[in-house]
Amino acid sequence: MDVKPDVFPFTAIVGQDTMKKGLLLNLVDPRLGGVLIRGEKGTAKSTAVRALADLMPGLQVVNLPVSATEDRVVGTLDIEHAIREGQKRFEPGLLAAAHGNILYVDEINLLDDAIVDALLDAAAMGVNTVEREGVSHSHPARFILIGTMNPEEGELRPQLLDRFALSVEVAGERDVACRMEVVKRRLAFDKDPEEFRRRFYQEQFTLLERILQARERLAQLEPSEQLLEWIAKVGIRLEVDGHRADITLMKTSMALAALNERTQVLPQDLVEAALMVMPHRMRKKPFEDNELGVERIREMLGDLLQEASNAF
Ligand SMILES: Nc1ncnc2c1ncn2[C@@H]1O[C@H](COP(=O)(O)OP(=O)(O)OP(=O)(O)O)[C@@H](O)[C@H]1O
Repeated sequence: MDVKPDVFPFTAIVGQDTMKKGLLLNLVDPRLGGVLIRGEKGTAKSTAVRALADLMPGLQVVNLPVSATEDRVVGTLDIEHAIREGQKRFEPGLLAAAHGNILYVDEINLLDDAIVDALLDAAAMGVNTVEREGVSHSHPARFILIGTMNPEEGELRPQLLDRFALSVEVAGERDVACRMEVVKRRLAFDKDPEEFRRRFYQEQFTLLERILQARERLAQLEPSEQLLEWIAKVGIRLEVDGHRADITLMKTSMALAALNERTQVLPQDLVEAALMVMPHRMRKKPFEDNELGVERIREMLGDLLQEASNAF
């Protein structure tokens, strides 16, 4: 493992299991489609993203700040140079730097619409294309997109929400012992990061191994007809628009099974996947927040789950 003494270890993050699971699934399947983390300040969102990159040797986090201009993000074509010299000159932007890495967008809901469009297009196609006055340049831009937002500061447009494979909610711990542990661990880390990292070395190593094995297992997983049928029923039952949700539900369920050291998807994987894939894609009832959405999904999937348990 690379030595990055200033990074808080992933396995030292207290609780926040859904966020951690959503992030790990994107390491198991880097083509899954990213994760949107919604929630309040100071709940280890940025700590977890940096820690995720630290888990995987060679993986970097590229930060896209809210203040970034479109040129900075997509890169620039020097058109004057093209006219003068008859040659393209491209100055790569953040999307180029993000290729093969994690692109982290804090407060994605506050980002300029044009930039969000550009980065979601690149995320979907794995290519960034810049065009200026008839000259164009493309380069590969495959990255794991991780966005964070505080819903109190404004929502993302539904068509942009749908582009994120997963969405997870984070909130501060409500348990006294957990809150104490958060403080204890942070103080210990700040006091002696290297010693703190040594304490978690074995757990980190075990988790990395688990992810690498899950990647191998995932490559052998085939969606069964039964699974496809069940997923189609979930999509209809939850009234999601289009088919992106079904496809993502399938991929997420398979990544979950692989992460859980299985080569077969079980109904419980489907339900767990649905709770991350569906909440941001369902039409909300008035005044309904995401947490209620998750409860509604559980309820709505109850008998389907029963049916699936009998069938599998
Ligand atoms: N569950 C947790 N486990 C360990 N440390 C935590 C946890 N929650 C918060 N912290 C600590 O709280 C501090 C704030 O975390 P972080 O900066 O990651 O928050 P954030 O969610 O990214 O917030 P913001 O939206 O303000 O950037 C860090 O020092 C982090 O280590």
